[in-house]
Amino acid sequence: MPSSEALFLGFDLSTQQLKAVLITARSLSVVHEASVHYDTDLPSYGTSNGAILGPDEGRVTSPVSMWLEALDLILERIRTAGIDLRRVVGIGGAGQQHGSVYWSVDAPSLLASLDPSKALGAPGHLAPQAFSLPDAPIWQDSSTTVECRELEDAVGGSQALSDLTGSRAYERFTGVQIARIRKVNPSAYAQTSRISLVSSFVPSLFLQRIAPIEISDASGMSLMNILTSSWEDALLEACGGPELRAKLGPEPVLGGSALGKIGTWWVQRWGFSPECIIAPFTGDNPATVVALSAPGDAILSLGTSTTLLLSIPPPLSTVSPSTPPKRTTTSHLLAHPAAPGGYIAMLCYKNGALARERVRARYANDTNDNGTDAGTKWTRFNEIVRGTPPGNNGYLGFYFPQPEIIPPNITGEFFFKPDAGATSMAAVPEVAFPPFFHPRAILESQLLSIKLRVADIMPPGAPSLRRLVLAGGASSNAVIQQVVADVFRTSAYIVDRNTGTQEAAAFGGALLARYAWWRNTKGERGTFEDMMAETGETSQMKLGAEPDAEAARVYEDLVGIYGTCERRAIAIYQGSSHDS
Ligand SMILES: Nc1ncnc2c1ncn2[C@@H]1O[C@H](COP(=O)(O)OP(=O)(O)O)[C@@H](O)[C@H]1O
Ligand SMILES: O=C(CO)[C@@H](O)[C@H](O)COP(=O)(O)O
Repeated sequence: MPSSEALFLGFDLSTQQLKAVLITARSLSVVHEASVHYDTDLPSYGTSNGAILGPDEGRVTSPVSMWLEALDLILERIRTAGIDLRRVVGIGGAGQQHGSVYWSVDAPSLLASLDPSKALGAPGHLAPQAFSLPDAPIWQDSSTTVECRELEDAVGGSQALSDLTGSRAYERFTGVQIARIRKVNPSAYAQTSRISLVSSFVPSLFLQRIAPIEISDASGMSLMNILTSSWEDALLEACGGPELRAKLGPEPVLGGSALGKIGTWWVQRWGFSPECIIAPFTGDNPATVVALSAPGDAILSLGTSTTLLLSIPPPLSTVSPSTPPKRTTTSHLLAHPAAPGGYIAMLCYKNGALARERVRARYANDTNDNGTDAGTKWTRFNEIVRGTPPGNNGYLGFYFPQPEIIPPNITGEFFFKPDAGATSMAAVPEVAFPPFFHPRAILESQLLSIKLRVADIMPPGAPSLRRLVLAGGASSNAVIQQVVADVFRTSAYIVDRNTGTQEAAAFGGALLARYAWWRNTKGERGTFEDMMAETGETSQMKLGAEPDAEAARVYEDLVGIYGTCERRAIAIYQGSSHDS
C-alpha cells in the first residue's frame, strides 16, 4: 500500500470509550485503530464505565469536557503511531444513541475561533462557556418516566407515538430528556442556543460550527416523524415548547452526505488537509448496521447495551406504494442512515456487558482476574459456562442491576428453579440458586429475552434468519458465540480480526465518510451498495459457531418457560416497588 493512499477516519464515541478506525480509500483495509477509555485514561472525571450516576434518582450523565479531552488524546495517539493526518480525506463516525449536548449562546463564536495553541479540552477553551450544561444526559438515564407518560398522553398513547416516531416513549430518548431539563432547569434551557446529539456534537467540533442531526439518530429522539424524517411540531411543542425547533436546528439530514470541510483549527493544530470533508455521524447501532449488514442477516451487538438489529431495505419499486414497516411498543424503528426509504428495526437492552461483568465478579472471579477482556478476565466465567449444560438444569436467573428497557424499568435480580416435581418453576431466593449456575443463567436469560421477541421485529413474510452477525466487546468470546448459535439455532458470524475490525460502529462511520466523499468529491450518484461494489471489499466475516441441534431443541422448549418466569419476575418487582 503506498503510504500516500487516501484514508478515511471513523470515530465511535460510545459509553465506555472513544474509538477510532482508519481505513484506506481503495480496499477499505484497516490501517490503524486507537481508543481512549474514559475511566482509566481520564480518571480525574471520576466516571464509572464512562458515566456519572445521580444526583437525582435515575439520572445518568457524562461530562462533556471529558469527551473533548478524549478527542485530544485519541488524536495524539493516532499521530504518535505515525499516521500522517494529511492523508485523511473524510471523517465520519458514530455516537452512543440518545445522549444530548446543550450549547450556550456563545458556542457558535467560540467554536469558530478555536485557538490552535490550545487543546480542545483545555479549561476555558470551549468548556465551560460553550455549554449551558456541563454534563450530557446519556442513554442509561431513567429519570424521565413522568415526561414519558406526558408525551404519550399528548399524542394519544404509546402505540400512537410509536406509529408517529417508530418508538413509544422511552426514558432515554432525547425528547423527554429535553422536557425534563426544561422543567427542572429552566434557566439552562433558556440559555441553550442549540441541542446536539452525541452523534452531531462530534462533527460540530470538526466543522467548527454546529452540525445538523442525522435522520437515523434523530429516530431515537421521539421528535421526528419516522415516515417523513422531518421534525414533528406536536412533539417539539410537547417536549420543548415553541422554542425547541430553533434549538434543534435544520431538519434532520441523510447520512453519507458531506456537511462541509474540516475547520481551520484542525488544519493548524493537527495537520489535517483543508480539503478533508466531514460527514454526518450517526448512532452507534445504525453505524454497525452500515458496517455489517447483509440481506437475511440480523446483527446482535454485545456492547455496554445489547441490541438486536435488522436492516429493512427500501422497497425495490418506487412505483408501487410500500407498506410502512411495523411499529410496536416494545421495539424501535429507525430511519436507515444511507438508504432513503430504508429502515432499521431494533430491540435494545440496558443490562448487557455491565450486568455480565457483575456476575463474573461475584460468581466467576478468577484468582488471575487482573487480566484484560481479551486475555484471562473471562477464563473462569467461560469454564463455568462450559461446565453447565444448555438449559442450566432448569435454573433461570434475571439480572437487572440498572432499570431495564425490556421489560420496562424492572430492576433487581430474580431467580427460578424447577419445583420438586419438575412440573413448574418456583421463584427462589439467591441463596437457593447454586453459584455455579449464574454465568450460564445470565447468558441464557439475556438471549432468551431476544428470542421471545425477535418475531416482533421481522417484516411480514420475511424468511427466517439466515445467520446472526455478532458485534461489540463480548462478540470475541467463543463461549458466548456458541450459546448465541444454540439459542437462536443459527450460525453465529463474527468479524475476522485479520481482515476487519471489531469496532464495527467506528468502521461504519468511516464507510459513511467514504460514501459522502464518493458522491460529493467524485460526483458519483449511486447507492451505498454501488460504492461498496466498486471498492472490491472482501468479506470480513468468519464463522464463529454453528448451532448444536440438541442444545437448540432445549432452548426452543425453554423460551415459553422463560416468558412465564419473566412475567412472574415483573409481578414480583411491581409488588416490591409498590410495597416500598
Ligand atoms: N472476551 C470477552 N468476553 C466477554 N465480554 C467481553 C470480552 N471482551 C470485552 N467484553 C465486554 O465488552 C464490553 C465493552 O464493549 P464495547 O462494545 O467496547 O462497549 P461500548 O461500545 O458500549 O463502550 C466490556 O464492558 C466487556 O464486558
Ligand atoms: O440506547 C441505545 C440504543 O437505543 C444503546 O445501544 C446506546 O446506543 C449505547 O450503545 P453502546 O455504548 O452500548 O454500544
